[in-house]
Amino acid sequence: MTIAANLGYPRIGPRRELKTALESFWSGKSTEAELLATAEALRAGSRALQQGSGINHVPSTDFTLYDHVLDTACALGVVPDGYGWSGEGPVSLATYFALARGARGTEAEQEAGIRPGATALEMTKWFDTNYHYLVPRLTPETRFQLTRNRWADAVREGLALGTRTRPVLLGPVSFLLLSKAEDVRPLDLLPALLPVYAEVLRGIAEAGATWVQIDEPCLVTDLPPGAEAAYATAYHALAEAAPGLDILLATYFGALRENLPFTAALPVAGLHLDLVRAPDQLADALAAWPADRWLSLGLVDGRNVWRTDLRQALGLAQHAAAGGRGKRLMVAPSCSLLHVPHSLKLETALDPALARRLAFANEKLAEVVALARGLDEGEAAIAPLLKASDAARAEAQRQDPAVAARLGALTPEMAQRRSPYAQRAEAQHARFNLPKLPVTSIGSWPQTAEVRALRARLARGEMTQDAHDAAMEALTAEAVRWQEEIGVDVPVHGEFERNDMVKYFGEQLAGYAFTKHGWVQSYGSRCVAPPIIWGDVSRPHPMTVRWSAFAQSLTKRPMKGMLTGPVTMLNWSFVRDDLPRDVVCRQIALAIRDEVADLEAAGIGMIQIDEPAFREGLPLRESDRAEYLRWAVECFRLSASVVGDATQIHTHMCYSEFNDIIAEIAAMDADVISIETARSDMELLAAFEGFAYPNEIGPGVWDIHSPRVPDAAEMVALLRRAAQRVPAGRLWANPDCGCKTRGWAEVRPAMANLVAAARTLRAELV
Ligand SMILES: Nc1nc2c(c(=O)[nH]1)N[C@@H](CNc1ccc(C(=O)N[C@@H](CCC(=O)N[C@@H](CCC(=O)N[C@@H](CCC(=O)O)C(=O)O)C(=O)O)C(=O)O)cc1)CN2
Ligand code: MET
Ligand SMILES: [Zn+2]
Repeated sequence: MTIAANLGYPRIGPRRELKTALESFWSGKSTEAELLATAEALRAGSRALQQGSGINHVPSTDFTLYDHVLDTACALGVVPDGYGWSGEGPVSLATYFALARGARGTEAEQEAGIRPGATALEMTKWFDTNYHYLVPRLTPETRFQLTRNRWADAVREGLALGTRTRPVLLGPVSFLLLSKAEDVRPLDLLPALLPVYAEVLRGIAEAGATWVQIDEPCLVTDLPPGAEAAYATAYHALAEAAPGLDILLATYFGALRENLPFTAALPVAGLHLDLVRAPDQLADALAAWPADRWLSLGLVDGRNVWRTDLRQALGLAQHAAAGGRGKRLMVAPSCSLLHVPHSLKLETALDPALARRLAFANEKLAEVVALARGLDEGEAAIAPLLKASDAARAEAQRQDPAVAARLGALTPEMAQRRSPYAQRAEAQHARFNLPKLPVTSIGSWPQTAEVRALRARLARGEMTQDAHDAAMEALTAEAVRWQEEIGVDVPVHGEFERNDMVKYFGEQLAGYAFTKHGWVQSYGSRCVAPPIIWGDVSRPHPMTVRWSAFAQSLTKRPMKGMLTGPVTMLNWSFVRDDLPRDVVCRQIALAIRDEVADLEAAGIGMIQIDEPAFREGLPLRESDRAEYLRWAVECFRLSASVVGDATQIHTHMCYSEFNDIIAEIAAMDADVISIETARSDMELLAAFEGFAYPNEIGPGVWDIHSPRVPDAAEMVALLRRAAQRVPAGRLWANPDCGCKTRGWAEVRPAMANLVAAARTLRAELV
C-alpha cells in the first residue's frame, strides 16, 4: 500500500498560539511550565489532525520553540562558551533563548550563568525561503555529545497518545554544511559527529519508531569538495547504527542532478524527492534508485498555496509505480509544510473564485491522502476530487490588458538613470549638504502593541478611518520630533501605518489578495502573512505619498520615502503559477515606479526601495543564477530609474551574503545601500571593499534583531572598521534593519548612541 506521508507541519499554531505563548513567557507573564504545556498541546493537536486526515507517516520533532537548527545544535552539544551551559546534560531554556535572541541582562540569565552581553547566534535564510535559522558555531574545539535525545522523546510522546511518528532529523552533512566553522573545515568534524547521530538513532529505535526521516537538503545544492565522500561515510555509519530503523533520506527545494548517482548508492531505505520544483528528476531517479527500496514522491507543493493539479500529480505517481515499484511508494508534500499557512478554513473573506484554487497545509494533507488512494485504488476512487481539481485549474487568473500593454512597451532607457552615479552624487550632495557619516535608519520604528491595537480596532470597525489616520499621524509626528531632537540627519516617517512591508503594499495593489490568518513562521515568534498574487498587478492609486508628504511637512531635513522593491514584493508573496516570475516581477516594478514618480513629484528627495529578499530568490544552483539576477536587477532599476539626478535612491538588504552577487548589487545602481553587517562583525563589508563598490554604503552597526542595546563605543568600533574598508565620504551610519520588532526602551538609547558614535568618528576623520 502506498504510504501517505508528511515531512513537517507548521508549528506556530493555527491561531499563532506558539507566538503568543513565547512572547508571554519572554515578557515574564507566564512560566516555563506554561510555555511547555502550550507547546505540548500544539504537538498533540497537529499529530491528531494529521493522523485524522489519513496521513500514515506523521512527522515528529518538526516542532520547535524557536528554530529546528538551533534545537539540533543544542541536542548535539554545539553550544559556545558564555551561554551558561555546563558542558554536560540538557541545555536549559535560558541558554536556548540566549543563543536565539542574545542576553537581555535579566536576573534569570545571571542565575543561569549567561554572560551579560552575550549576542545571539547569527541568523540566516533557510535556503531560498523566508524562514530563518540560527547558524551553529563550530570550532576545532567543538566536542559533540548528546545532551538530550529529543527525537526519542518525541517518539515516546506520540506513542503515549497513540501515534507512532516518524521523527525528523537534520542530517549530519547538512548540519555541518549549514554551520559556521572557524579555523576548521566543517566536514572534518564528521567523524566526531557521527557517533552522536548513531546514538540518536539507537534511541529513536528503542523508543519504538520504525522510520526516521533524515533531511539532507544540501543534496540539491552545488556541494563542496569532500561532500560526496562525507555522505557515503555518514550513511554507512548511520545504517549500521540502528539496523531495525528505516531511514528516509529527504531532499527538497530542487533536483539532485549530479548528486543523484552517489545519493542512490547510499544505504538508506527510502529517498524523498521534490517533484514540484523538479519534476524532471523523476525519470533519472527511477533509473538510478533500486526498485526494492522506497521512493517518496513530493507531489504537493510545500512552498506555494495553489491546489495541486491532482490529475497531473497522479499521472507522475502512476508513472513511478509502473515497473513493479508500486509496493514501495510514498506520496508526500514536496518539503515541510512549514512554509504555508495552516488552514484555508479560517479564511472566510476570500473571493470564492480564489478560494477554490487554494490549498493550505491541511488541504495539502488531504491532497496527499487522495493521491495515495488514487494510486492504490485507481482514478475512479477519487473521481470527484479529480474533477474538482480540474475545474479549479481551468479557472483563468485575472487579466488586465492595460498591464500587458505597458509591459509590451518597455524600453531599455526606462531601466537607466539619466546620469552616472558620480554626476548624480554631485547633484545630491549639493542639494542635501549632509555631514560625513550621515545618520539615518532603515525605516520602521517600533510596532508597539498600541500601534497594532489601532489597526485591529479599525479592522473590527471600532474606530473610523479618520480617527485611525489621525492617531498614526500623531505617532509619526512624535517620531519625527524625536529624530530631530537626537540629531538624526535623515529621518524616516516610521512606517506606523503599515502592518508589514509586503502585505501593506499587496493590500493596495490590484492583482493581489490577502488572508486573515495565513501566517507563516519567519523566525522564532515572528510570522508573516504573505499576500497572494493571483492577477495582473497594477497600482490603482498612490500608496505612501500621503504619509511621506505629511512627515516631510514637519521637518526641514530630508525625509526618506520608504517603499518595498519589486523583487522583494515577489519573493515574499505567494505568486501565481501561470506566468513566469520575471513577468510578474516586471508588473510589480512598474507599479512601484509609479509610486516613486509620485513621491518625487510630492517633493520627497530621498526614496528607499527595500530589497531584503533580493538574494532569497537566487536559485540554489550556480548555473541557474545569471538569468535570475539579470531580470531581478532590471526590475529594481525599472522601479527606481524614473527619477532625476538630484533625487537620491536608497536600497536596503538584510540577511544576505553579498560576496557572490556584489557585481549585481552594484548594477542595481542605487545611490546608497544599507546592509546587514552587525551580527557578522562587518565581515560582509569585505565584498564591498574587494569590488570597490562605487556608490554609498550604510553598513548596519546595530543588530536590531537582538534586544541588546549596543553602546556608542561598540558602534564606533564597527564604524571604524567600516571606514578602513570604504572611504568615509561614502559611508552612512545606520542600524542593521528596521526597528519594528524592537521596543522604544531599546530604540531610544540605541539611536542616541548611534548619533554619538557617528559624531565621534566624524571628529576623528577631520
Ligand atoms: N514579509 C516579510 N518578511 C520578512 C520581513 C518582513 O518584515 N516582512 N523581515 C525579515 C525578518 N522577518 C520578520 C518577519 C515578521 C516580522 C514581524 O514583526 N511580524 C509580525 C506581524 C506583522 C503583521 O502583519 N502585523 C499585523 C497584524 C498584527 C497582529 O498580530 N494583530 C493581532 C491583533 C493585535 C491587537 O489586537 O492588538 C491579530 O491579528 O490577532 C499588523 O500589525 O496589523 C509578528 O510576527 O508579530 C518581523 C520580521 C525577513 N522577512
Ligand atoms: N523599511 C523596512 C523596515 O525598516 C525594511 C525592513 S527589511 C526586512 O522595517
Ligand atoms: Zn532589513
